[in-house]
Amino acid sequence: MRHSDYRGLEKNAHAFDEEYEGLSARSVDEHNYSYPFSPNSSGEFMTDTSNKQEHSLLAFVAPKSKNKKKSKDTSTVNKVVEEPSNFDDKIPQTRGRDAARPYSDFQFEMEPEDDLRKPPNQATTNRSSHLDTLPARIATLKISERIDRSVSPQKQSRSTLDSPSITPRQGVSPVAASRRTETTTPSVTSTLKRRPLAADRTNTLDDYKLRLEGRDLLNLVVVGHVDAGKSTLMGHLLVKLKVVDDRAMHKNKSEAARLGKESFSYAFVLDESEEERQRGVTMDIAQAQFKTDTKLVNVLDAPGHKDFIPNMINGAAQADVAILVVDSRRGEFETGFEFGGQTREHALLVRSLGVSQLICAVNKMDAIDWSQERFEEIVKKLSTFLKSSGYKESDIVFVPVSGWTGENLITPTKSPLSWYTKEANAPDTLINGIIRGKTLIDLIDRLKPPERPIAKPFRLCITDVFRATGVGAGTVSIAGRIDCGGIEVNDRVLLRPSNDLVTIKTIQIENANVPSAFAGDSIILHMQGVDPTHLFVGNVVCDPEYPIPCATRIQARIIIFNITTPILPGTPVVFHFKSIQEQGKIISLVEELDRVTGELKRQRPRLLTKNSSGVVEIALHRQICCELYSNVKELGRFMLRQSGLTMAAGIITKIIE
Ligand SMILES: Nc1nc2c(ncn2[C@@H]2O[C@H](COP(=O)(O)OP(=O)(O)OP(=O)(O)O)[C@@H](O)[C@H]2O)c(=O)[nH]1
Repeated sequence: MRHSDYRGLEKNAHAFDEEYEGLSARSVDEHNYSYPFSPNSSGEFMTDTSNKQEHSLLAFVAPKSKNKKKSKDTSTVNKVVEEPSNFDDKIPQTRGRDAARPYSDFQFEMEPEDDLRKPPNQATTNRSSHLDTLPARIATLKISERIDRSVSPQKQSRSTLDSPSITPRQGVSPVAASRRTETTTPSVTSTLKRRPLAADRTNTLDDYKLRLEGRDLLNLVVVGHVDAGKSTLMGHLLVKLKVVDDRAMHKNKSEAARLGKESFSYAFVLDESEEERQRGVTMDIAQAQFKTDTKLVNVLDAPGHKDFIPNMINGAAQADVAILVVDSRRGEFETGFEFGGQTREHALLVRSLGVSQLICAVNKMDAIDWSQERFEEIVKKLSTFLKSSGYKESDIVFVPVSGWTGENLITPTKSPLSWYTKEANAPDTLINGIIRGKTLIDLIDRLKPPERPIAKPFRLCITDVFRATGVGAGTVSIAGRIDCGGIEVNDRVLLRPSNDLVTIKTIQIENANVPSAFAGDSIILHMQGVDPTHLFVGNVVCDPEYPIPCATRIQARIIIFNITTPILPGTPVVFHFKSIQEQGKIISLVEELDRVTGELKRQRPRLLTKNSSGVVEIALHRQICCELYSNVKELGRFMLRQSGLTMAAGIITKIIE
């Protein structure tokens, strides 16, 4: 994307947040449409067409497989489509990158990877990442790689449930709630012993507060242009906070020296896979946890390279707050910011995904001699852009750091920084984007935690399905961040869309078993007796009394970015929702709206052009489990992309079918 492409994006993003609020579903006109994956009259997907598409996609994948990893994945896709007979064969032995991936992922790897710094080492891609091999204190979860979802649409059961809006239990009339569940999921609810929501169980809530030790939970994503120093910065911070011990760091240094990449030793704390280390590039989200005085922070290190934007979106979708890392060196900052780099794109994507607080880490200050002039130049350029992109001035703060030397991470820089040092007894005031004297950890500590919807019914969107070792034969494990509500060991949950009822045996956070977990927690659930072919990334584990709706057709309000080709009925899109990317199509344009006021401009417009806003209907190849944005924000927002570019951000206003 060129610099000019962002102009509209900035304006749109600005209006976006206001437009999110107070939306109401509008009535939808019925439109005839031709869509290859639409259900036939009996509600089944049309076998011929869908299979044709699936095969053509698989055929498309093969020639694109430039490296061993992709060709391996492709064969696994084919293998899974063939349905292995052995139950255990259906789940990968390892999690993360070695797991097979949905074919829809490959749609995003269309950009040639020639510009990556080094070709992959074909001999080293067969990584093993069993859970029990992870270091005790840092569970680095590679969460966007997943078990294959490429079963045919017929095999994913279509939703027979209606689309109840979820509200806290006290907000739902018991009669209405029971009528709804009885008529829609009799087999599920008739066997249930009703339990109060986790948040209404005093002991459960007490356990949760005890676990947080009085701290607030914060999910923090680290984004920025490739090579800005994100992994080095976070890796060094984890070392300084003693989350990573000296022995582990010594090992990283030796490994970096062996690969001739000494400068990446801190990045290796988070970039754990052989392929990432060989290339010196983060390819997937890595996760770690640390504590500040008042916060328990889940850090998600996102890849900066444009080829891995889908993975970056996956991480950003789980975040409450973000650190945007920029390289302060002359020419390097400009590459990331002005000449089509990912600094702007990442900042806008995280904003569109609901992140409003941003720390801008102006990195590699050691390489520019901690120049005040350069720092202020970057602050000026970036803050103008960020403010026009919908960030409030009071929610952006800049900090000069060096991820490599570790200065200003938890202790102030040794360099003479009179321009940044706080005068004695001076108050902590944000002036011109900086709070003098504050280190990176101070600024993380002062971030405001979001309000967590813990009193709503439980929902967790699965980001990974795997088989962990040491947790019992036949156990299937899933990972994800709880979107709303809470869960306790021995709770019964409903898997959607398969409608399987499962009892939760173990809940893990950071490799430790916990009795309960609530909205915002990134957890692993170990489940027994689950058919793994019913579990896919993007599926949702939810409260059986309040099943999440599943949809193949939604109505949404979208904000269109600076696209080159207008959106028309029939425009194909890639629907980025939580951790999944689904093939879809705009099937009708319902309304064009004023993008600032949200007022109706035109019914049934013929097209929607760049920088406009509208209500559209979107049909999806396969059903997704989602909520109206007005009910659960985290499960009601999405991005639309096409050919590697972000077209629009949207919120779900109506579930049509
Ligand atoms: N001089 C200097 N170099 C740094 C600093 N931080 C990172 N680097 C170097 O920049 C290079 C890239 O660092 P990474 O941490 O891998 O960058 P990244 O942003 O995580 O890269 P991707 O995740 O692949 O986008 C490495 O050679 C680091 O040693 C810094 O503060 N000062």
